[in-house]
Amino acid sequence: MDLEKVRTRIDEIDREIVAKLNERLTLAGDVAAAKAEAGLPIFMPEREEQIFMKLARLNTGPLEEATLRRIYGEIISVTRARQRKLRIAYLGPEATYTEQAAVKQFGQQIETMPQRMIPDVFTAVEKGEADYGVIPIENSTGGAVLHSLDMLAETELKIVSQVYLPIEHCLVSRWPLEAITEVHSKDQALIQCRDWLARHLPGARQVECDSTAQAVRLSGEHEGMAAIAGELAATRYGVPVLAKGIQDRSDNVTRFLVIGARPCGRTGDGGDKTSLVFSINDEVGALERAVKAFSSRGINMTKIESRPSRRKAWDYLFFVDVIGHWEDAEVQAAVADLKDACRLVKWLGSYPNTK
Ligand SMILES: O=C(O)C(=O)C[C@]1(C(=O)O)C=C[C@@H](O)C=C1
Repeated sequence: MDLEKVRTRIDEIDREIVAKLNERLTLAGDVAAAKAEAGLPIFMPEREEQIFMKLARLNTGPLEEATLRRIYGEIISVTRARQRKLRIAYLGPEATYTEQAAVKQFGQQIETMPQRMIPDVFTAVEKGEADYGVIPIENSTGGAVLHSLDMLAETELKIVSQVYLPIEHCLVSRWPLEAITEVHSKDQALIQCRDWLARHLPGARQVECDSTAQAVRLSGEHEGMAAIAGELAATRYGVPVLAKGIQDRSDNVTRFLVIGARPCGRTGDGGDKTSLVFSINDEVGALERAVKAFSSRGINMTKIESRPSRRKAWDYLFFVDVIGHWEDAEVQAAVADLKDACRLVKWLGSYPNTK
């Protein structure tokens, strides 16, 4: 094979790609003007998911779909930023998994705004200081992030997107493993490493804090402190990694939600998910009727989670995810039935059912 001949062909293709990327980016100006006239937001997750679905259909390989999605994620990030750089609040400080989820969703071309606690993320968006917020909502090993659920029940913001991130935890410390007396981290991270901690640090005190990166930042405060966090946080704050992959399950994944002031439109093609919360009347069969409102129409309920309402003792809220968009006729019909069995029904958002 003549190497120079192949490289000449690659150079031709690169010229075409660069020309097309600039042509695509130039259109961002027109899109921005058209959307401003129509009162539409810069970030439209439903349109982005439609693009990714089209690309997947066009893609005949060898490029893998996940790789194509990552490449186009950055192309779209630049296009959005050409309209205006979005301000993204997230559970900080820098180098948390939530920051990594924000970059996975929005690409690099964003203004990141680390917040100390989950409620601060909601507040930053509610006050208009941030365009969107990113929060952890559940983990495949540890279950729901309860603070996020409670905030979703209270806020007027809507869920507009979801992001899944594989989570690999590390034990980080300035002291050797045998000197560790305290392990600090977010409650969820401690739960996800419960068996490892029981085996390797059975005598160490476990201390919950606001985030994994915060735990790393504090881990030098006194002798014997360690933190559980991602390797990125250890690097960012210059703390040595003592052990990697300490999460109890290798398939450990956290789901994050993007919240914003404006609901997301339909992706279509069955590509939407809807989250809602309801409280049931105190009568026999109320919960069964609530679930049947969906199952009787063949609507797939992918999650149900009960949580104290924090309004009255032993009064529960039920958080539900279903496949479909809130504006779908079938979902609307199910919600109408739901309202017969429930005192409260609140739409939390509809968004692309990305994997
Ligand atoms: O089509 C739009 O609404 C655009 O702003 C363009 C674009 C893109 O790069 O394709 C960018 C941001 C949106 O979230 C959706 C798509």
